[in-house]
Amino acid sequence: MPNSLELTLISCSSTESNNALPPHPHSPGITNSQYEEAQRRRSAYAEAYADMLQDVAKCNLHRTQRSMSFVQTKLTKNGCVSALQRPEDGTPCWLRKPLNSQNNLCNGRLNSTTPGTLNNHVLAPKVQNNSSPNGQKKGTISLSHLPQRPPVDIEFRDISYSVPDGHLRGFKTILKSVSGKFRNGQITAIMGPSGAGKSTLMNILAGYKTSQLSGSVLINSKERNLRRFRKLSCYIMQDDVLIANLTVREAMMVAANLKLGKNMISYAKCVVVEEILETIGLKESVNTLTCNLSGGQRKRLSIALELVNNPPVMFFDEPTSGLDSSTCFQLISLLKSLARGGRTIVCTIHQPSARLFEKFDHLYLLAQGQCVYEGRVHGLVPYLASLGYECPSYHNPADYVLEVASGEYGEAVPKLVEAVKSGTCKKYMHKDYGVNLANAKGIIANDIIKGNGSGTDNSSANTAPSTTAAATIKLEDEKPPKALEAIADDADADADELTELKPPKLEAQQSQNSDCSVINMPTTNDDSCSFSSSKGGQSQNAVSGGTNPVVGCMTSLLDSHESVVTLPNKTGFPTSGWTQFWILLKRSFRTIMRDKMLTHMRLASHVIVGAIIGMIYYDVGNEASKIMSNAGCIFFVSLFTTFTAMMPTILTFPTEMSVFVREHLNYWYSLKAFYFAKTIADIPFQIVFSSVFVLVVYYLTSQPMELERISMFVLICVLNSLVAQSLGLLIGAGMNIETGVFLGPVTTIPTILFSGFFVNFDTIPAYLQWVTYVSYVRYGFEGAMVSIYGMDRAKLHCNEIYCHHRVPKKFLEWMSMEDARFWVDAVALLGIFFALRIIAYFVLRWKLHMIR
Ligand SMILES: Nc1ncnc2c1ncn2[C@@H]1O[C@H](COP(=O)(O)OP(=O)(O)OP(=O)(O)O)[C@@H](O)[C@H]1O
Repeated sequence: MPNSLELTLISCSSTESNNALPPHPHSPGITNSQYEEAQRRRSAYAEAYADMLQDVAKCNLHRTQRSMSFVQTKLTKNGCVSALQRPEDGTPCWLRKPLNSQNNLCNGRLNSTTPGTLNNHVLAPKVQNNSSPNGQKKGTISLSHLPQRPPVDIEFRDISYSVPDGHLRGFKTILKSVSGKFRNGQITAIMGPSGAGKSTLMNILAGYKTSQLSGSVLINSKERNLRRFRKLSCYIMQDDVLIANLTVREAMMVAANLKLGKNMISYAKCVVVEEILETIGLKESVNTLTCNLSGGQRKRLSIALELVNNPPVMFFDEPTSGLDSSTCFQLISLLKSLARGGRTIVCTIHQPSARLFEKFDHLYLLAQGQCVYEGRVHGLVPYLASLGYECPSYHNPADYVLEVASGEYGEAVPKLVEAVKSGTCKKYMHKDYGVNLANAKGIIANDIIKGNGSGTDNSSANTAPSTTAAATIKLEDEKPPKALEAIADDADADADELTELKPPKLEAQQSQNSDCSVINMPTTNDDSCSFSSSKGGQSQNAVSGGTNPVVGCMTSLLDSHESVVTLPNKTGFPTSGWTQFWILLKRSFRTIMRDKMLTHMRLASHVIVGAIIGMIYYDVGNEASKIMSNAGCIFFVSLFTTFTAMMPTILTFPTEMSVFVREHLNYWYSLKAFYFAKTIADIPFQIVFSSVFVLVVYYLTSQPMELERISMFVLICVLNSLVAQSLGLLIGAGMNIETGVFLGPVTTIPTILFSGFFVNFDTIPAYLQWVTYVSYVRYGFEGAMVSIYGMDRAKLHCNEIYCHHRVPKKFLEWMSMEDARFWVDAVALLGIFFALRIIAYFVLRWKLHMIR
């Protein structure tokens, strides 16, 4: 145990939120019951503290963290929370020890630590409530271990976007001076007919499109700094490609390791991951490979991966596409819960059902690149009615408005655009604007809206923005699979509840006398975290009979010290380049090892094809009468290593690219780290496969059993395969699979033709001979021939009456390879290898640039 640990007991009280010690039993004015209570607390405190110290000694705290000083410890009924201070710079780190050891998370280890800081992110403790009013066990799960991030409002003004219009040499304007505001705590739908510009607008707001753009985007009323903003936001694309051969937990841990940085100990990351998976309903699938997840689960995992660093802004492109209605509803309910946590959730959505539609708080409607409505979802029908477009009863307003915007009821767009410009829809933007009000005035003609608890949304939607309060996600019997159903079922109730809630004032307070960031723990019934989440304003403490004072500390996105405008401006990925490289390398190794198609089948095919070639050319290696067959065998070896290295890369890299683009644009890691990891992870496998193949052939065909020749032959074939793999990488980086599959063989065939096997170098016309110098197959084949027949090899055995090519040197002359030098061929292949890898890197960079 480190000697440097000092403990300052600042607070042990579970009933006081200040930092006082519990009353001493012999203090004047202390009653017996107070005395007993104090004793109880003291022993609980001592126990918790002893356990915690053990944790420090035992658990996987890093060396630096072991040498930190305890500066503050607080005992709550949830557990003991201690602030540690790094000796070097005094920055804070939290350690949490729950009193309740049932709180086992992460492979059965005690949830004993709470992470430290990440860019001043402080993790709030997780709090749970296990009882419901009727005494049923009901878990309350909130995303409270996530790093704190600041809430963000996005405002855009006069955004216009044009693209070059194909061959017409003109420009096509996709967005025409659109303005709007998406607030934190709300879930916003961007809707409109196909081609209206929804994805374009979202790409611009997410910072994915930055060129040919005019207008401004403001973040919390300040001009957007794109780099800072990208660190605060994530974009979850429609076709979310996940790495196939990782389990859900592994994928999450990679995300946590990359996004939470080294300031957080691995155990704390584990806690964060477990909490998110539990909350998002993937707890039962933690060990499932991502390729085996259902569509809805994949979507949830995509969200979970991005939630790890708690981005205050989340963009979703068509999150419901490809999902059944029930899963859509659960998903949107989940997004709504996330919005209630203070996040700004923006989704493009095509044609939601009425039930789904009314889950959104805010609607931004586009048609022909112009805004035709912005305001509350419940304001849409009265807004349309006020312009003479009465939504028929029993008609889905979402369908109706798309019909209107598509011109099915006449030329409506100019009228709607005019109405927006003249401020007609401003009144529907007001947070208090809702269907109850509208119904009362008899404005809404739509029965779907009237019927279904629509007043709830009205109320809830803007509770969060001001408070950054999160709707607690309730899980019946704490069964994760029920999570989303519970969310869905509770969503309306939550909304109701939130109307009656006083905003919790959860503040991350800066301790005045230390650098430790301290969160006001929910230690008492009247603590700021302990607010009602039940109907009628009853506190959960009250309804649970006071036995469990812990209430869902519902905020998952707290005001943090991190300011949107003061975030560091440097490229600043959460982890260093080396860490990124290392994590990605391990991930690549793991996925390659598990890939049945890429690894197992490839290895098997190398062995089997090697054996077949060995059988066909059996024992020809030292036979002069079969010297041409042997040359054919050597040529085929070069060819096989070329194609088996190139084609799998062409086929798989575009998929990896999709994952890379998503993760890179969401600020997980740099292109360099990805590219180096990818390059290095592939090489050992390629070397092993090619070597196995070559050795099998070499042995069966009775090539000279000299170590030098064997090594040279294997080396040149391996280099040849690495070059082919690099070419595959280049093609895969630049093209889609279809084009790559065509282009790969097409670019290789000329190099085969100029390899010197089919046409002697001397026979090739002078003006084409230069091509042989860029033919990597030539270097591979020539080097292999030299390693077999060069270096003054002795005469070959001849089984026939006459063998024309008994002298290997003469044979090389006959093949126009008399001047060939093995090391020249090897160095040439190495040079081409590096050149192709460098070019592929720049192609990737260019592709990334083009995406924006
Ligand atoms: N790079 C481009 N070059 C030419 N036209 C483009 C380009 N990008 C987008 N467009 C055009 O801009 C319009 C809006 O595209 P966008 O993808 O934003 O529409 P959308 O509303 O998301 O459509 P959908 O709902 O069908 O996905 C479309 O007509 C599209 O063809």
